[in-house]
Amino acid sequence: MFKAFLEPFRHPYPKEIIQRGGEGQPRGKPKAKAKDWSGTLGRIWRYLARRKGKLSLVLLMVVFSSGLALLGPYLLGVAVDHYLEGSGGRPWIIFLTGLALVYAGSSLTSWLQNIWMIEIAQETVYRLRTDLFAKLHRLPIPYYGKRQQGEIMSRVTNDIDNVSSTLNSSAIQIFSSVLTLVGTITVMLLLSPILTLLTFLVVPLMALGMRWITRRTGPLYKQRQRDLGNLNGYIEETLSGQRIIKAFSQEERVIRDFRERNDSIRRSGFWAQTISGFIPKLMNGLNNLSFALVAGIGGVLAIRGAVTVGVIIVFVEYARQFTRPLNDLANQWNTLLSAIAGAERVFEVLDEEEESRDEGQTAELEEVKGAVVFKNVTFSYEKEGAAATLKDISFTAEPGETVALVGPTGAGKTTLIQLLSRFYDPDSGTITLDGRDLTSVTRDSLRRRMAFVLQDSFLFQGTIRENIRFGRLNATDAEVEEAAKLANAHSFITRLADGYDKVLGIGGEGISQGQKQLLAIARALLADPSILVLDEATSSIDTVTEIKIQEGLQRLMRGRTSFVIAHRLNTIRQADKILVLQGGRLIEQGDHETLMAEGGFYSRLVQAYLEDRTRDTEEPTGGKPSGHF
Ligand SMILES: Nc1ncnc2c1ncn2[C@@H]1O[C@H](COP(=O)(O)OP(=O)(O)OP(=O)(O)O)[C@@H](O)[C@H]1O
Repeated sequence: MFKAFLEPFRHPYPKEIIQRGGEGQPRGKPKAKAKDWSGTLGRIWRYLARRKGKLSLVLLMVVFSSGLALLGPYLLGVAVDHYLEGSGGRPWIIFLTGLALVYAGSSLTSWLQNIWMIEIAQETVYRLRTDLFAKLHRLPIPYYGKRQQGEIMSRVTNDIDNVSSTLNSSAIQIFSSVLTLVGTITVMLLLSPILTLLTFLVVPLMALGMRWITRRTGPLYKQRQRDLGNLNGYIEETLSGQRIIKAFSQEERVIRDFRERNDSIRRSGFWAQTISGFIPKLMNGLNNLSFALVAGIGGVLAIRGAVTVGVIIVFVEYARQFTRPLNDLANQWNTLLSAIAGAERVFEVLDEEEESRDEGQTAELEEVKGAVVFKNVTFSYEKEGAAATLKDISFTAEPGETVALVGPTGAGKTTLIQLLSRFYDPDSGTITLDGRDLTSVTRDSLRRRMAFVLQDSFLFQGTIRENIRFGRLNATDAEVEEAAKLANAHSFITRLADGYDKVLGIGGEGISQGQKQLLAIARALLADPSILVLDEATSSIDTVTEIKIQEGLQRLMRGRTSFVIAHRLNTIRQADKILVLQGGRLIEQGDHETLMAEGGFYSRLVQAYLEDRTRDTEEPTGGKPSGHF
């Protein structure tokens, strides 16, 4: 029994969180700067203030309902005195009707303030969510490299929800509590300063208790939000990497890791809720104390004729009314803390530096021939201390040429493409397109002239037609089908039960890898780009589909400057220019024949590849996957 009682407390009290103020950084590191609460509240206010008119109405209703709540007990006291004195002038029905009207008015005004506030809150959260989503799409690629998607998701969902529920109820309750409190104190002072003083005796105790509690719960709530974000990140990552987890039989380890993270939330949640659970108990206890003081000492004063019985009744009611808003304030305080923590995390994202908005680079790329020139381009991902990822790269690609990028893993092939698409800008050197520096044209117009067919072509949840049309949103159905025909995708699509209207699942679930590639080619054909980026598939696809993909790609590449991260010797051999990268340097460039004749790194790579293939033919199970460079 005793053990069962202690069971919930076996989660150790997270002292370290309280000590470091919930910042979540390891001990020993300097404390992060104090979070700007007033700034955050100010920003929430700026969102709310867009509905100033409605908000004023709400505030008016709050004033009315708080005033009426004050009037009720006062009328009661007047009625008691009136009848005790036996003057009996006015019939009781007048008092009763008056009281009924006051309470009905109080209910009506608080109902109105509620529904209007919900409307304002929902609109505010709608704006906040829209701003956050739009912002997420304006952030540069490196932002996503450093964070888990689930953690970002948590900000759009959990944190915004927190702000939403607080705005819906707590915000107005806090305002109403403050108003009721000020009104009650004023009327109390006017009626009897002595009894007011008695009622006030409990306030310092309340303040001390509240301080003790919120000092502990504030950091815990913050930590909980952060833990929740981490947990969401972990869930997202492990669900999207399910195949790999299963393939490596890592289910148990993943579940164990999850349990640890989940436990951290349980711990902070348990202690935050348990400690804040003391608030109503504390308030109730102190409320009863003040009630007893007013009734006891007030009774003595009434016997001595210092106050009337009516005043004591008013005070007993007011003593309750006076602690109720304090109680509400205390209860709402925790919700408010949690909402501010949520809002801070949302504003953190909104304050992130965006992919620079092409200031002063208003030039739009219109017609593009496709001459690409890299001149002494150097770039590194990590700006401090690390060696450059690309070093002094110079080459020229004429319009319509096919350029194959070749080199060992980590050589910098993908990075070169990232610079060409301006996901990153070079640290030094220049990249020009048709003679114009890429940094002098807008990213949008550049990317509109480019299309990508990647190994793992990303398809959206939606119909096949919508997925192809993503290449050019105003394309007609006929144009979509024409592109599918050119990409060799039409025949497989028409064999599907719903044809072009087949709905694909998340990430294009429902069709094969090869078919996804064909759709990606159709999408790129529809976009009609001047510059094409292909990341050749390394995985083996059946020969028939493979031939179809190659044909589709040939049609797509015709007349466009194409950069191919190539894995097949055939593709490389046909390229107009081969760029051989090693350790971030462009060590050789030229066509296949020239490079073979030079007898350098490339020729050794081809040699090794051919030997590998011969061995593979002799021992079909060993070595590299055949057919790949
Ligand atoms: N976002 C990043 N932040 C920091 N370093 C990165 C990032 N992306 C890549 N790198 C590093 O830059 C180097 C070049 O990577 P890159 O992806 O360009 O190579 P690659 O030639 O395309 O390799 P692979 O053939 O394996 O795709 C590698 O050392 C890699 O670790």
